[in-house]
Amino acid sequence: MCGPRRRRKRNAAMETANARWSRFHRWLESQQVTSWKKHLSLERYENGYRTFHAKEFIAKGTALLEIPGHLLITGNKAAKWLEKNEWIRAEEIARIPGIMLISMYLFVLSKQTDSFWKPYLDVLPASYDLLFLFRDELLLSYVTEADIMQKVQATRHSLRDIFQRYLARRWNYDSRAKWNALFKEFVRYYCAVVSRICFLPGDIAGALVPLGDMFNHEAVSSPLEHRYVGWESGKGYVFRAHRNFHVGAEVFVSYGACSNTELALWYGFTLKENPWDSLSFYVHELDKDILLSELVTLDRQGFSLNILRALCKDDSCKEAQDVDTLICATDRAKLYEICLLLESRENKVVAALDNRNLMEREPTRVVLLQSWALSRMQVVNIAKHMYLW
Ligand SMILES: C[S@@+](CC[C@H](N)C(=O)[O-])C[C@H]1O[C@@H](n2cnc3c(N)ncnc32)[C@H](O)[C@@H]1O
Repeated sequence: MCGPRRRRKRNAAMETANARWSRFHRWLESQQVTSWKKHLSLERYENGYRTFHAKEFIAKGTALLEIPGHLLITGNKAAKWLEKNEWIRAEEIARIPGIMLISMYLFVLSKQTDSFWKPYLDVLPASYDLLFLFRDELLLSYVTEADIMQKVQATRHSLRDIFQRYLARRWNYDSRAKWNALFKEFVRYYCAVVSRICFLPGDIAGALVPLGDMFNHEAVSSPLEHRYVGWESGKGYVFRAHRNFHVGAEVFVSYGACSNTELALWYGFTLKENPWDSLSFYVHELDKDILLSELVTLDRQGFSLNILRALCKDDSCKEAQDVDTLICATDRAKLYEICLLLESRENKVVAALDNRNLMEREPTRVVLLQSWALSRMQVVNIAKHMYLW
C-alpha cells in the first residue's frame, strides 16, 4: 500500500479507537465509576497498550478503584446466561472450564449491538502474544521449557472443540474463510479472558473487571501479606495499592507469584527480573548418563529434590526430606555441570533469535522469547554459584 493510503487507513483506525475509548469513559461515568480519577490517570499508547499512572503520591493500602458488582462479568453470570439462552445445557456446564464459558459469553455478546457491556468489549485489545497463538515453527523450536507444547496443543484443541460444538452451529458460515474469521474472534475473546480474569471467591471462573483490568503486573519478591485486590462487601471489586507509588510513576498491581513460563502462557509477556521465575527440563535430554525420567525444576532456591536424590553419593541419604542434608550428600560438581549445559542451551536460543528475518516477521514474539531465555539464564546463573564449591 502506498504511503498516503496507509496513513489514511491508520488515521481512520485511530479515530475509531479514540471514539471507542471515549464511549468506554462515558459508560464508566454513567455507572458512577469516577473516584479513581483522583489518584490515577489512564494512558493509552498507539500500539493499544494501556497503563495507569499516579497523579499524586499514593500510599500503600489506598483504594485506587472500586467497581460495582453489576459491572463484573463473572463465570457464574456467563454460565447462567448461556444456559437460559440455550447455548449450553445445564448438565454440560460442569464439563466446560469457566474461562471458556466467559469466552463464549463475550463472543455471543459481541454480536449484539445493544449489549450493556459493548463499550467495554470494544476497548479489549485487538491482538495478543500468548504462547498458544505462536504458529511460526522456527520460533516455537526455541521454546525450551519442558512439557509446555503439550499445554499449548491442549489449549488449541479445546478452543476448536468448544467453538465447533457450541458456537459454530448457530452461525451461518458459508465458507471455510468465514468459519476461520469467526473462530479467530472467539480465540480473541478467550485471550482477553485468560489475560484479564480476576480472582472472585465462589465463582466458577472469576471475574472480568472493566477498568480494573487495565492495571499491569509487577512481581513482588515476597508474597503479599494482605489481599490488595478483591471483592469487599459493601464496596464492590476493590483495587488497593500494595506499596507506595510516587507522582508520575506507573501504578501496578501484582497478578501473583507467576514464573515467566506462566506469564508467557497466559499473559504474553515475561519479566526481566522475576523472583518467581523457574524452569523445567528433562535431565536425560542434557546428560544421557543421568538416569532420571522425571521432570526437574530449577528456581532461585535451586534444583528440585528429585535430582538431588538421583545424584546422591550416599544411598542412605536418598530418602532424606531435608534439602540441606540432600545437598551435602549430592554430587555438586554434577549439578554445576547441568547448570553449564542449561546455560549453553539458552545461549544458543538467544543467539538463534538474533535473526533479522525472524525479527522482521515476528518482532514482538522474538523479543518475548529473547527475554524469556535471558531470564532463564539468570536463574541458571544463580544456581551455578550455589553449586560452585
Ligand atoms: C490485565 S491486562 C493489563 C492492561 C493491558 N496493558 C491493556 O492495555 O489492556 C494484562 C495484559 O497487559 C500486559 N501486561 C501486563 N503487565 C505487563 C508488564 N509488566 N509488562 C508487559 N506487559 C504487561 C500484557 O499484555 C497482559 O496480557
